[in-house]
Amino acid sequence: MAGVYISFSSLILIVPLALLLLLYFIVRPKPARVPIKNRHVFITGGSSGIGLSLAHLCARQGASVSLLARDAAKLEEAKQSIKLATGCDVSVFSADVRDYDAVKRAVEEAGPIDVLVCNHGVFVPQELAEQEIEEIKFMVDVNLMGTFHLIKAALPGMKKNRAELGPGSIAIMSSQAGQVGIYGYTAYSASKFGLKGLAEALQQEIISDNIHVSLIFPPDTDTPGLVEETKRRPQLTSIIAASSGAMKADEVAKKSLNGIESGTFIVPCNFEGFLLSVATAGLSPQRSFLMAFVEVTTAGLMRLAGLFFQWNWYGAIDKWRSTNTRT
Ligand SMILES: NC(=O)C1=CN([C@@H]2O[C@H](COP(=O)(O)OP(=O)(O)OC[C@H]3O[C@@H](n4cnc5c(N)ncnc54)[C@H](OP(=O)(O)O)[C@@H]3O)[C@@H](O)[C@H]2O)C=CC1
Ligand SMILES: CCCCCCCCCCCCCCCC(=O)[C@@H](N)CO
Repeated sequence: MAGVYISFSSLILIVPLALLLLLYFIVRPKPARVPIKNRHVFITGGSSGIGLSLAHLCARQGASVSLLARDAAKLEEAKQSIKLATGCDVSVFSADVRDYDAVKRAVEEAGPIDVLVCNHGVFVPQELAEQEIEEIKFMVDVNLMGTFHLIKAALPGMKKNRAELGPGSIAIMSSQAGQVGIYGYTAYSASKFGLKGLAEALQQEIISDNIHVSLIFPPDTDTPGLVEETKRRPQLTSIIAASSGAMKADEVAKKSLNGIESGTFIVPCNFEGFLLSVATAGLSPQRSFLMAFVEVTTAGLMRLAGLFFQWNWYGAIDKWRSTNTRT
C-alpha cells in the first residue's frame, strides 16, 4: 500500500505541476518572438503621445519607422524630434484613417510593413444622454473603422514574402476602458471593445501567415490627448478611471514594445491592468503557460475582486448623484 500512497503534501505539489505541464502543451498560439531591429514599423497616431514615444523607441532600436496622422505640421515636428534624438529619418504620411483610399495610398507608398501599430485614437467623454450622435460616430469611425481600414490596406503587403521576412505583428491600441465599461465612455468603450473582437478573430485568420496580434490596454496616460480630454471629462469618469494608476507615455510605449516583441496577445501596462487582464481573460488566446496558470488558478478570486470594484464604483455613483442634484 505504501507504494501507491500519495501524501497530501505531495499532492499539493503534483497537482499544480501537472496543470503547468498540461498548459505548457495546450496554450495556443505557440509562443513567438517578433524582432524590431531592421524591420519596418508603421505607427498611426505617431505624431503625439503614446505613438510618438513608441516611434522614438523603435527608431532607437534600429527599426525603420513610418508615421501616419492627419496634421502634417505635427508629423514634421515628430520627424524632427526623432531625427534629433536618434539620428534616424522617419517617413511621414498625412492621412485620415477614416478615409480608406488615403490610408491605402499611404500604406502602399510606405512599402511592405513588418510591424503595424494601430495606435491612432480619439476620446471625447460624455454621458450618452448628453453626447451628440456626430461625436459618437466620430469615435467609432476613427477608433474602430479606422483600424479596419489600416489592417485591410496593410495585410496583403504584410503577408507577402512573410516566410522569408520572419514574424510580423499587428498591434492595436485599446484602453482599459476596452476591458471594462466606464461611466462617460459609452462610445469610447464600445469602440475599444470592438477592437477586441476584431483582434481575436484576426489572430485566427493570420496565424498561418506568421503574423501575431497584440492588443494593448493602457490606463490614463499623460499625453496631449489626455490633457484635452480632462478639460471636459465628467467627474465620475475621472473618479472611476482613477481606480487604475496613471502612466507616462514612455512607460506605456515600453510595455507596448515588450508585448509586441514577445508576441503577447493581451498586453497590460500596469499592475491594475494585469489584474484586469486576468479578470477578463475570457476566451482570448494565451501564449504563455505561466499566465494561463495564473488565469486558471485565480479566476474565482479575480471575479470577486471585480465585484468589489463594481461595488466601489456604484457607491461612488450613488454618492455623486446624492450630492449633485440633476439640472
Ligand atoms: N492617453 C490616455 O489616457 C490613453 C490613451 N489610449 C489610447 O492610446 C492611443 C493614443 O492616445 P494618445 O497618445 O493619448 O493620443 P493623442 O491625442 O496624444 O494622439 C493621438 C494621435 O492619433 C492621431 N489621430 C487622431 N485622429 C486621427 C485620424 N482620424 N486619422 C489619423 N490619425 C489620427 C493624432 O494625430 P492628428 O490629430 O494629427 O491626426 C495623434 O498623432 C489612442 O488610441 C487612445 O485611445 C488608451 C488608454 C489611455
Ligand atoms: C479585478 C480587478 C480589476 C482591476 C482594476 C480596474 C481598474 C479599471 C480602471 C479603468 C480605467 C480606464 C481608463 C481609460 C483611459 C482612457 O482610455 C482615456 N484616458 C482615453 O484615452
